[in-house]
Amino acid sequence: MSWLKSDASGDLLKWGMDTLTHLRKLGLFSARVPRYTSYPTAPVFSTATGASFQTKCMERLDPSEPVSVYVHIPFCERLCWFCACRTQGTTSLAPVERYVDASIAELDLWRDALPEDLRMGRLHWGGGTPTIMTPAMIHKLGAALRAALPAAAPFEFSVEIDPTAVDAAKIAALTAEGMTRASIGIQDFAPEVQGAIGREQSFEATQRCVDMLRDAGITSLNTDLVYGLPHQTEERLAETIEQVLALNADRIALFGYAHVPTMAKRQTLVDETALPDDEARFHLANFAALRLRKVGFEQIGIDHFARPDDSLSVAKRAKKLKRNFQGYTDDTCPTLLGLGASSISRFRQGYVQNASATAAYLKRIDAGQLAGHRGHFHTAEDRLRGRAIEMLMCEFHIDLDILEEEFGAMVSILGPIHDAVLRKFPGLVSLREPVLAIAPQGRPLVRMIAHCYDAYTPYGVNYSKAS
Ligand SMILES: C=Cc1c2[nH]c(c1C)Cc1[nH]c(c(CCC(=O)O)c1C)Cc1[nH]c(c(C)c1CCC(=O)O)Cc1[nH]c(c(C)c1C=C)C2
Ligand SMILES: C[C@H]1O[C@@H](n2cnc3c(N)ncnc32)[C@H](O)[C@@H]1O
Ligand code: MET
Ligand code: SF4
Repeated sequence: MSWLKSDASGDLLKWGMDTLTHLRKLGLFSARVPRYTSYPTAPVFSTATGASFQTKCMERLDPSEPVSVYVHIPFCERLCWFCACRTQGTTSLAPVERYVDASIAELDLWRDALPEDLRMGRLHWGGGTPTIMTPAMIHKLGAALRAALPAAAPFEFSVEIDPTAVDAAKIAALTAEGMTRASIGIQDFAPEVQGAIGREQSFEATQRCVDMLRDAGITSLNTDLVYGLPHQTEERLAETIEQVLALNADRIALFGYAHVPTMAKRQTLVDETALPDDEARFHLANFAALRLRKVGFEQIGIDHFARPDDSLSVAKRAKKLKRNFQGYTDDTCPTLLGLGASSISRFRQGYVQNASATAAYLKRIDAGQLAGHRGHFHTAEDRLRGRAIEMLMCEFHIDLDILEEEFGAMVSILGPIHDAVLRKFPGLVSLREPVLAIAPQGRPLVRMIAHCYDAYTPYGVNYSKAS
């Protein structure tokens, strides 16, 4: 297997065709497996674990440990065809106003269950498009959050921003509410690609948005890009990357396009014949990674890049990188409270997801009930498997010593899985006690390898392709 030695640094661009052939044989281009933003993944959640479990978990929180809060705003002014996020288009602000009021009512329901004096260490507003809110709505929601959960020190507040749906007044409102980090959607700047995903966005408008955010004192700025979009070519992605570099972001997320039209109906608008094929997609990802590393970004996990001084890189070097529903994070807080439709809360005891459809969510809140609708109670084995999967997704290895410190003798139940993984991916995974490691050439397989540790998820059409 000479190709294994072809490039120990993991510069995939230099890989030979035999490597690709090998990865293909192992199933890289056919497997459909989760992206493991949680374990178990949301499709496994059950309605047997809902609001009463949520109440118990909330009541048992330790008030001396600050929590993280995620607020979901499921509205957009435009609906991009490629998007798999839970959101709906609206031309009127009335449903947004109604939703913000419901979220504030949900906070009141939280207060009945949460211990007094609980503080918030992190706040993230995502969506959808949080910047669809007017400054008045931003202040109303911000004030309600602060009243329910005063900010701890340190406090980070990040917001997902659509550069075409924001203005100076909205940024000023967010800054006044304490925003410290921002993430802006770009995806691709090429007009051909933008046309094919129903998302028009000029470089100039994006630059203006970045300038406003920097002027407002934002020091941690993320941009989202996607590879594998229709009509995307290496030349077009190269141009997009140079434009993104000119924006001087601290982080760049480069997600693989997840084409799941059976789940995300709006993706039926995407012309499948224009999608890059498996190999083209693979090369797009590797080409982009190579360029970003060359200009000094550190590669974080499967789809993030960060400047070496950014907190995500710092967390990676300190082996404190974590994975949550937004992707990679430096947030080490064990508790995440999810506010709004479809939001997921993570407790030590397990996960709870709020009612997904906005109408169902509003109905629950109007009836004065917590919105928890489905979830999963964590067994000790779930926690162990989840930690192993998180280590793989964050570090491309499993440190068995660390697992043993946390879980004791139970770690031995993973033994047969390690053996199976070593057999299934020969030469690409090694076990030198105490570390099971994926070789640089095997990294594209990480979701498939993680799947071996997953006791719940069958291969299925509802997941995106492993590559
Ligand atoms: C901002 C939009 C969101 C993205 N992900 C989520 C939101 C709110 C949250 C989310 N994504 C998935 C789940 C299920 C649980 C899990 O798999 O861990 C949740 C709660 C999974 C998922 N995400 C995408 C797809 C196609 C799926 C289904 C299963 C899978 O393929 O793993 C697409 C997708 N959504 C987002 C990204 C970045 C992305 C693809 C890269 C954003
Ligand atoms: C929140 C971020 O999620 C990414 N995103 C949204 N939908 C998809 C998808 N189907 N595939 C990959 N990434 C996606 C976009 O980059 C967006 O900005
Ligand atoms: N909705 C925003 C945008 O597309 C934020 C990223 S997608 C949730 O720009
Ligand atoms: S990419 Fe952002 S703006 Fe576009 S539909 Fe998705 S959430 Fe809305």
